Amino acid sequence: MIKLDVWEVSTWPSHHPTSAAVVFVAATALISYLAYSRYVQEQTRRAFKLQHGCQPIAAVQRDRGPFGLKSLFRAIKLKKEHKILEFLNDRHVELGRTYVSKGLFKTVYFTNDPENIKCALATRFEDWGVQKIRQAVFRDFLGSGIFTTDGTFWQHSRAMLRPQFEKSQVAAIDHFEPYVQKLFACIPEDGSTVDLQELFFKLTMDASTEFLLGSGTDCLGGDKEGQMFAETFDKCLKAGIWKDIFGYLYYLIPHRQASKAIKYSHNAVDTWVQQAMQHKGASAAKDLGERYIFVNELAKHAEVDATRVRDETLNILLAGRDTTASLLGSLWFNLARDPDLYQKLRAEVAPLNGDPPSYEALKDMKLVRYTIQETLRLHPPVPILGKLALRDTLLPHGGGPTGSSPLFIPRNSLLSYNTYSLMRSPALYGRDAHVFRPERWSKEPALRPGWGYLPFGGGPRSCLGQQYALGLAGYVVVRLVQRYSWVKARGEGEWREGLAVTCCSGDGAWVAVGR
Ligand code: HEM
Repeated sequence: MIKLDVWEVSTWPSHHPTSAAVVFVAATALISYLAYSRYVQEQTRRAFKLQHGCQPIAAVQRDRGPFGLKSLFRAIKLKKEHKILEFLNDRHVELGRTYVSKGLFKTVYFTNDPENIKCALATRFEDWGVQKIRQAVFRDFLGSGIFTTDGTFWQHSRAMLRPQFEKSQVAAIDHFEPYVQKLFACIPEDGSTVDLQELFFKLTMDASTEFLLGSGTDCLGGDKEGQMFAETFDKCLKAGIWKDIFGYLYYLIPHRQASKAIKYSHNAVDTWVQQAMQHKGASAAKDLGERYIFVNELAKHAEVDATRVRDETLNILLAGRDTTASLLGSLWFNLARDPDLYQKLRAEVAPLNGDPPSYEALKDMKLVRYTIQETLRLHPPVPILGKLALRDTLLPHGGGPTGSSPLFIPRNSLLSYNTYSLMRSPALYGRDAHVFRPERWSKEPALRPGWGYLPFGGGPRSCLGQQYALGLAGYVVVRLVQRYSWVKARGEGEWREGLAVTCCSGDGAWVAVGR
């Protein structure tokens, strides 16, 4: 009688000759499957390249050295010297508008070509995402919100947040007057030196938290809790930058301070969010004739929970606070070095007789507009952004010996588009592209750079807060120019970058003013 050894069959020990055969067959099947998939992928890619006339990229920049460490050390050195943007711009001059850098772990395509940027931001928008890149850096702090997601989640955020930026909200620029009054109180009028940029960062924190949460911080008034919130917010962003630089190595270095900062920021915002959640299901503020508060309006959406309200609020705070302060800081850095421009601006605001401008009056002030436009061109607060190819795709330029043929981009490649370099292009702005000259916007025929001017991005993901930011910046400029009859730069040297999540003047905006 055959005796079946149940134990032996069910556990199937590895020395059993049949198991080796099974492993062999499985491995062969897997390898064949992978080889076949690879073959199919290659054939599909070849057909795609042929169909679109893609050519190989001419300049291939390889990152030599183990594990990309050379790049890491170079980035740290350039950061210390405030020269990352200059370095990247020089590399475009040397290697062309689009080049590729192949590291051990990632392939990055760098571009400052307007057509390529337009393709990634608009024409082939669906082929590119940001979620994987931004969540790798900011997930702990920002969670899932408009800035850190793609696809349907992002579409929902965008649809939900868009009404918060409609004209009726952004045209109410008289809301900015109390901040300007506090700003005046912080600026010495006896000719002593002050860093206006530092004050702008306080002002935008106060204005943003008021807009988002209803009761804002009072950093300009010296409120300790508000300042603590602002400092902690900066720490959370810095942690993100270290994560970006070090990648997975970040988790090997102690980061307890960063975790504490994130917890503190979350708790602080949650206090407002809990109050806001009581508004769930209520009608919009404008229908109720109530004062508009961002966090309350968000909480009214039935499908949104407290974490989502907090995440979206922090996403907007990140997008809106530093960017506008950086614009103002760089603007006053340049303005303090151009007394002629300052007097022309004084002449433009003179008809207001010292009164605050209305939204319409602000729109008509051409030189104020050109000065802001020129600052955003030369010193964009968001100078570089990254996108990830979600599928095999192409860029219209970058292939072939002259870089004018289409370029195939494999799935999972990174694209780093550099608007700092784009907006300094002599081909678009002339030989003095590197010079701060607001008048360039007034010449006839008018300068129309299209996709060559992108301080607020472009396509479906362009800046939601553009009109709010321009209103606030314009208002602050007009009020300061009205008040002070002169401004003088304090400190030597050219503008240098202060590059973090956004880019401000690395040396602040040290000035003296008088009435
Ligand atoms: C001078 C000031 C500002 C500049 C230069 C600026 C620039 C930008 C840029 C370049 C983007 C596009 C990012 C991308 O392509 O993914 C962006 C997105 C965004 N900005 Fe701004 N921004 C400014 C102010 C503001 C303000 C004040 C707010 C809100 C209060 C704001 C809210 C947003 C939001 C929500 C997004 C994300 C849009 C999306 O992903 O759909 N921004 N901003």
